[in-house]
Amino acid sequence: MAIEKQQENENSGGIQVQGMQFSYDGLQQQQPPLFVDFNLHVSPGSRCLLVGANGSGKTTLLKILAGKHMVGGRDVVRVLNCSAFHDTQLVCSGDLAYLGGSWSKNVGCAILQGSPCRRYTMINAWGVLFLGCEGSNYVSPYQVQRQSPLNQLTISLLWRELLTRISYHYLLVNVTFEGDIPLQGDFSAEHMIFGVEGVDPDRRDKLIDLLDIDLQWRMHKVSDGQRRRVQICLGLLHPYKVLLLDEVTVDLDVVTRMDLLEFFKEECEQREATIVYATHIFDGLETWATHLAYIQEGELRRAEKISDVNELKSSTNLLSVVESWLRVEIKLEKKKPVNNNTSQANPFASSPFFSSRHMAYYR
Ligand SMILES: Nc1ncnc2c1ncn2[C@@H]1O[C@H](COP(=O)(O)OP(=O)(O)OP(=O)(O)O)[C@@H](O)[C@H]1O
Repeated sequence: MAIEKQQENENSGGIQVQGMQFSYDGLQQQQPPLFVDFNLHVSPGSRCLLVGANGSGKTTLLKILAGKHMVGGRDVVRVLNCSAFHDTQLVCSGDLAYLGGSWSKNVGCAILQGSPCRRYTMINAWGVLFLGCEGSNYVSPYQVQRQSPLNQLTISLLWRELLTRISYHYLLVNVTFEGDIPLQGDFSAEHMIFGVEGVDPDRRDKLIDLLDIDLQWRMHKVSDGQRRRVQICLGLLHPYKVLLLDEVTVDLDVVTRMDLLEFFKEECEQREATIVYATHIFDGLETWATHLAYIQEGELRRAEKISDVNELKSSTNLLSVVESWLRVEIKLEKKKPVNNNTSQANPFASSPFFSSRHMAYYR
């Protein structure tokens, strides 16, 4: 997985990130940016594991790839030769799918009719919307308190009965930046799964079988793992081309997890789907992943084919390899000076993990 020039990547159709800068506090820049001149290329058909310590930026990167944050211009974050943020049809069409830890229902992209900033409007308030037909790029707001320039809506359904009639026409929804309203209530798995429109019935049956979902499950009475299975099923109903997974297998039992990983492998091999999977659980992943990307404090430290990872040639245990990388990080972290004393020697200079971010402490 080499980092290549934009021009060379233009036709690859996977994921290309070129010179990305991102800070959670936006233009205020009171904190150092999480990503500075970040580059990544994931080829179509890859199964790329994203590893790194807590807080290293995995979730943020996946959300950026999923078009949830605007970063720079159209050329900075490209997914399937489109801009992840600007080209809303990526998500609306189901080509780009994101499955994360939070229990929110990402119903679709909404574009406010009549807004001067049509393509990038997001409602940051409880609001009642009329959604247009899927793909019609039409939403007319009713009772909106505040608007903010983001393009993709994470829409959590406000009333549980609405879950039983998921339709892109006339839904009452709660819109938030990161809707974390749990998808749990006295409704069945069947209503949720069969409420999603435009789904291939064979694919739906296959997923229900694969995830061993009992359609009669009442969502307020299921276990975390059972609820997670329904969430995964909903997220996979449309045949994505790029799938971003943020540790979604954490609640699954071993059999379901391994079957799901096998399903993902088939999807990559048969349809050339691309998967980026952030995880701290490495069981069975040595032979599953094709590529590995290791992030440390927002910097891409390693990005290579799994078969090229030197440490894995002497040990087949991915867990111990990643553990050793993170232990080096922790050692370096402990050696960090607490103030900007420039007279101190720089302990990072000879380290293979030396970074400009560490250097900042010595300026
Ligand atoms: N909404 C937010 N506002 C401000 N800072 C945030 C926000 N979300 C995350 N961060 C910060 O960004 C950094 C990266 O967080 P992120 O969640 O991407 O890490 P991660 O690698 O996914 O961690 P983990 O393995 O714990 O899930 C962290 O320092 C975190 O504190």
